[in-house]
This record gives sequence, structure tokens and C-alpha cells, in this order.
Amino acid sequence: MASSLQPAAAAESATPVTAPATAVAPQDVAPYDALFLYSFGGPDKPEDVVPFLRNVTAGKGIPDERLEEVGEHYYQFGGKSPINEQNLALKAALEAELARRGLDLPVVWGNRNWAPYTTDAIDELERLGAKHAVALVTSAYSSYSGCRQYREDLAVVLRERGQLGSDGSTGVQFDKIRPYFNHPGFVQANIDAVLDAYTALAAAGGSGQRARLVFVTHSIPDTMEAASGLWQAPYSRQHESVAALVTSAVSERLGHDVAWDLAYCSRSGPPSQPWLEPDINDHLEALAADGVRDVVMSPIGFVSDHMEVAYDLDTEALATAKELGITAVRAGTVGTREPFVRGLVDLLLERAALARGEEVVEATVGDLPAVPSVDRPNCCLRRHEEPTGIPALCSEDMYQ
Ligand SMILES: CC1=C(CCC(=O)O)c2cc3nc(cc4[nH]c(cc5[nH]c(cc1n2)c(C)c5CCC(=O)O)c(CCC(=O)O)c4C)C(CCC(=O)O)=C3C
Ligand SMILES: [Fe+2]
Repeated sequence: MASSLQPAAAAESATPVTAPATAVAPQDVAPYDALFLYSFGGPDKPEDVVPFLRNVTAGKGIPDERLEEVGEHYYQFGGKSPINEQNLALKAALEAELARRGLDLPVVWGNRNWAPYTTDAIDELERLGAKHAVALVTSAYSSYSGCRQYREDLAVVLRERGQLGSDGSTGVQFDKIRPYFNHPGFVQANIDAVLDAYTALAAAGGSGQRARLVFVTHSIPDTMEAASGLWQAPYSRQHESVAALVTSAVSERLGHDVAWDLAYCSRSGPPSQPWLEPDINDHLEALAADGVRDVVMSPIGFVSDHMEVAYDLDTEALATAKELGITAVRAGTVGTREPFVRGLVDLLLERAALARGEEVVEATVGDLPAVPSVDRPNCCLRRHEEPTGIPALCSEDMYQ
């Protein structure tokens, strides 16, 4: 088990992180006339914190104590999440990459939980005269929180605007880029970030090159895990696939087998409800008990250093490591790293070719196939086998 204290077996051979040779890179954005960068959102100032948390948690049964605690995380950072600036940086990087390739496509940014909201983004798409946008969500894996909730929120907002027809939409039409955890660009950017972290640890002295590699992602309830990735492999398994690829490339570069684990952060919900484990703090404790002294934490579950990273990992988990006498370094997220941004534009072109009905070899690395761009009905529900009747765009059931 990847999450046990036993080092996971290194992958048989290092898979080269490049697109398959047969993949012909299409260079056409048609039928799309806009790229919709769709994210979570976060507060910009202290007065935003409580209204933001209300938006995030509406109807989700998160205990009040947890909300107060999470509010404190934001106040410790001046009431401002780094996420909005990070999304603006990603938007600028995407615009630069599109321009570099001579692709003419406006990028519009919007969030589920804070301004600019979904409806603001649709207003802007309409102002630009967009008819068919492709959505890129800032989440690499399948799950309700990282996939379906974006598609539901988009459908609900379109319905509120009187623009949701039986074919999905009567206003701007939306497609979505597939979850990209196993795209070569995302994996390569994570490999680069982890290698940088090993270099930083070695510079700090000690036995850094031998550090344990601990991958971290957002915990989700077991029922959400069971409903995720129905096409082939659930949320946790998708992370294990990325972890094995990153570990294999890092082991090859360092010249020895690196041991890895997968741990989880940012659990919420009542204690009675099972969520994915082990928690990163508990896991560090177990590692310390096992004699581990050096750790590289790689947050493969997140695409930027937003609050879950800044607080749950950099503040809390690094403090836990210090108390335990572990020297720990947190690797960067993919952020605006070049292989990641280039990969996102490749994914956009791949999605456009699919929308045009062309034969496409989807670029993937590792042991899992590409997630379908049009989701299966009821995929990534909030709770396994509990359809809510809320429509979700970009799934087969919307187009029946
Ligand atoms: C899988 C996943 C991702 C990764 C994929 C992705 O990146 O999308 C993610 C990202 C994020 N989560 C974020 C913030 C929050 N998530 C919460 C609550 C929850 N997250 C969940 C899951 C995920 N969340 C779940 C199952 C809940 C319980 C409620 C529910 O069942 O939906 C809460 C409520 C309080 C709390 O419970 O912690 C907050 C404030 C921010 C913004 C950070 C910033 O402001 O910089 C980001 C990027
Ligand atoms: Fe979250």
C-alpha cells in the first residue's frame, strides 16, 4: 500500500515523461472562441473571510468549530488568500503561451466561491461574443470537489440565468478539459519541483538526498472517493499513479531508490465521518517513530500554493515535522511552471480536436488511461450512489 510505512516498490522502469510519438499535435482552437479558467476563489481581505466561508460551505454540514478554525487560518494571513493572485498569474502564463504559439483565444477567469464569480465570467464571455467556451478547472483529479461541483455550479448558474437548455446550454456553450493528473506536462512539472526540493534539502546539509518522499493531497470523505473516477480509477488511485511516476523519475535522477507515501491534509466534516487517511501530521509522527529524519513533501493534489498549502502544509505540517525533529522541505506546486502551462495548452488543442470529431491520441503517462472529456452520467457525485438531480454540464446525461 502506498500509504503504509513500507516503502512502495519503485515503478518497474522509468516511464519517459513525453507524449506518445504517434500523437500529432493539432494547432487549431476551433470550435472554441474562449478559454474559461475556472477556479475555487478565495478572500481578498478580512471582511471577505466569513462571506467566502459561507459560500463554500452552504448546506454541507461542516461543524461551526471547524469553520472558526479555518477562518483563523485566513486571518493569520491578513484575511487574504494567495489563490486569486495565483490564478491571475496562471491566466497571464496561459495568455503568453497561446500568443507564443500564434493561437488567438481570449482567457476569461471566474470562481465558484468568490469574485469574479461564475456569473461574472459568463457576462464577460458574452461581452466578448463567445458562443463556445472550453473550461479549464484548477484541479487535476476526478472527485466531486475537483470535477463535478464545477460542472454543477456552471449548470446551476446557467439555469438561474435562464440559459440552460436540454442540450446543456442555450447561452454560451461549455465543454471541459479532462482531469489532467496523468498529462505529461503536469507530471513533469511535479518532477521538476520535487528535484528542486531535494536540491534545497541537500544544500541545508544532512542526509537530504536520502529523504523520504511524502506526497500530499486534500482529504475527501470515503463516500466521495467511492463516487470519483467511475471510468476507471478513483481519486486516491489517480494520485498513486502520479506519485509512482514522480518517484521513479526522481529515483533515477538521484541514483538511488526513493521511498514514498501518500498522505492527506485539510480534513473537515464531523469526526464520525470517515475521510481518506493518513493525515499528514499523523503520518509524520509515524515516520519519526520509524526513524525517518528527512522528508520532502510534494503537494501533488494542488496546482498552486493557495491557503491549503500555505496553512495546512507550510504552517501546520512543517511545525509538526520540526517538533518531531524531522528536517522537512515542501516542494512547490506546478503553479506556472513551463511544462505545466505548455501541457495545458496541449490539452486545450487536444480537446478542440475531439470536439471537431477528429481521431486523437490523448497524451498520458503512467498506468491509467485518459479520463473521458465528457463524463459518464452520475460520475463524481458528492456521495456514492446518491444522485441529487442537480444537472452537471459536460457529461453524457446532459446531452441525451
Ligand atoms: C479535493 C479538494 C480540493 C483540491 C482540488 C481543487 O483545488 O479544487 C480542494 C481545494 C480547495 N479547498 C479550498 C478551501 C476550502 N475547502 C473547504 C472544504 C472542503 N474541501 C474539500 C475538497 C477539496 N478542496 C472537501 C471535501 C471539503 C468539505 C466540504 C465539501 O464537502 O465540499 C473549505 C471549508 C472549510 C473546511 O472544511 O476546510 C474551504 C475554506 C481552497 C481555497 C484555498 C484558498 O482560499 O487559498 C481550495 C483550492
Ligand atoms: Fe477544499
